[in-house]
Amino acid sequence: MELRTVLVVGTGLIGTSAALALRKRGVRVLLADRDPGAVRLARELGAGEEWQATEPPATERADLAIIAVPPAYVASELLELQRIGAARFYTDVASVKAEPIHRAAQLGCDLATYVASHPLAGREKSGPGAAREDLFLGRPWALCPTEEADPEAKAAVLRMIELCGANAVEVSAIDHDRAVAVVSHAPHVAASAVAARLADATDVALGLAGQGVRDVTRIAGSDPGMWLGILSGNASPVAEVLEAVANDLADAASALRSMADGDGTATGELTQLLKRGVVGHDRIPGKHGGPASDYDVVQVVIGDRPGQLARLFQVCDEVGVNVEDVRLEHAPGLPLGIAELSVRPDTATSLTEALRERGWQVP
Ligand SMILES: NC(=O)c1ccc[n+]([C@@H]2O[C@H](COP(=O)([O-])OP(=O)(O)OC[C@H]3O[C@@H](n4cnc5c(N)ncnc54)[C@H](O)[C@@H]3O)[C@@H](O)[C@H]2O)c1
Ligand SMILES: O=C(O)C(=O)C[C@]1(C(=O)O)C=C[C@@H](O)C=C1
Repeated sequence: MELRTVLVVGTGLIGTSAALALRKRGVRVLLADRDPGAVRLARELGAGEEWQATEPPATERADLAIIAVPPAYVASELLELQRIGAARFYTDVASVKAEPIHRAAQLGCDLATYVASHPLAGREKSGPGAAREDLFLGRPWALCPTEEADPEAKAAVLRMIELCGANAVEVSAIDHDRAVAVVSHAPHVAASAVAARLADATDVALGLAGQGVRDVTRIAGSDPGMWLGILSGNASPVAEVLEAVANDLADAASALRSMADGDGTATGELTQLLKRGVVGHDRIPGKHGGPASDYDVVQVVIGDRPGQLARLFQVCDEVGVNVEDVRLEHAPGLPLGIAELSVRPDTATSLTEALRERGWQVP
């Protein structure tokens, strides 16, 4: 199925990332958002051109419309887009699936042209400025066709997923919601609970923050409004997982209390939890980490002095290495930090050598 023109409604993180990926594959992309600033920024980033909405019949019909707005607005947007005939087929990217589909049916949307979907890729940042063309590379992208869905609509969504470089996973909406409660939604709340302990942590504690706490809490930095919408749209499955997590945590705390009181036998229960954690962790398929899995990461020690990063980038420039992403690990109060430069694998060795020759510490 050929996708020549795609309309993206909601040019935030996910909509703009999809738009950038599709543009790279030669698809014409039209952009719409209720916030004119979000469309402008997406356009300036090269994600496409502004959509000129018209009254029905729409003068130009896209092959596919991607609805990339918060879950609660998906069904009403779908209804309005179908009313004006904005596209031949429609999908959305909301993090919950059963409720938007149910609401779309209630509103009388045409379910034949609509196949709901959800990319399992994202960031803790919102808006078009956080978008990345490679966000979906190698990531799972769920699609949940209903019985009413036209096979052509499914083919259009499969093609979009392929063009974005993701791996399609077909699953029912109910199974999807139960699954993401375990692998995405409950972990998010758990991360928030851990991060909330830092709100009144002492400066000494924060000064000692290493990579562990950063890894466990990264997603807790996400937009609370968006996450309230996601969690409330999948409330029962998430509550069930959190109850199990809460039981494990309560048991761990009680074992530690017993150990503190000198009960040597209490270690067994805690060991069991830690071992179950290893088993669960090892079952996650593929590599962990951000979307830069196609890049090599060159770590460079940098001093806490003005101009260090500029000098580092100067070297990259001199040796003609494009930095695809940069991440700074810097504990407050310490004189050194680590810059992690994501670069194409075929350039990592030459960059490492060039940096070492110029006196940079590359561990
Ligand atoms: N953030 C993630 O990691 C992630 C990952 C996968 C899927 N999702 C899903 O993608 C969707 C978008 O999330 P995001 O992270 O891109 O959010 P975002 O806040 O970056 O972008 C949402 C955009 O939708 C716009 N919008 C809101 N209501 C609208 C409406 N009625 N019509 C038109 N535009 C409207 C907002 O102005 C904003 O620009 C959500 O449904 C979310 O559940 C998010
Ligand atoms: O990595 C992140 O920052 C995410 O927010 C990603 C994540 C996830 O839990 O995997 C979060 C919610 C989305 O619905 C899909 C992906």
